[in-house]
Amino acid sequence: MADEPLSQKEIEDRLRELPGWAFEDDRIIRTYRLGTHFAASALVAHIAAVQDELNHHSDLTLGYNTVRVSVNTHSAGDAVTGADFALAERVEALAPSHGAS
Ligand SMILES: C[C@H](O)[C@H](O)[C@H]1CNC2=NC(N)=NC(=O)C2=N1
Repeated sequence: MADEPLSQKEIEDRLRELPGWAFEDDRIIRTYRLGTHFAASALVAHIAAVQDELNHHSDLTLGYNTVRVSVNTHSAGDAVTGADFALAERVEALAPSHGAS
């Protein structure tokens, strides 16, 4: 089920399908770069809407023209689960529409 911690091998295998994402400190993370600060803030708002829809929430860090997404699953003891990858896949799908790279 989605909220079971994934093994290290499962995490590595799934990260191969998500270029730009990495495993760090028991989380999966990616930093996106955008054209402007406002574009970065719009990406944050869009991700926040998806997170409420999924009821799964990353830590989002807004920089000048960057957005850092960092997520694990609190209810699984702060381990990485399928829910984290489901969120990462949704973020990957919407990021290009904001000009994020
Ligand atoms: C009550 C609610 O379902 C929980 O607090 C959800 C909300 N968002 C969450 N987000 C994350 N990243 N991990 C969780 O365990 C989690 N739990």
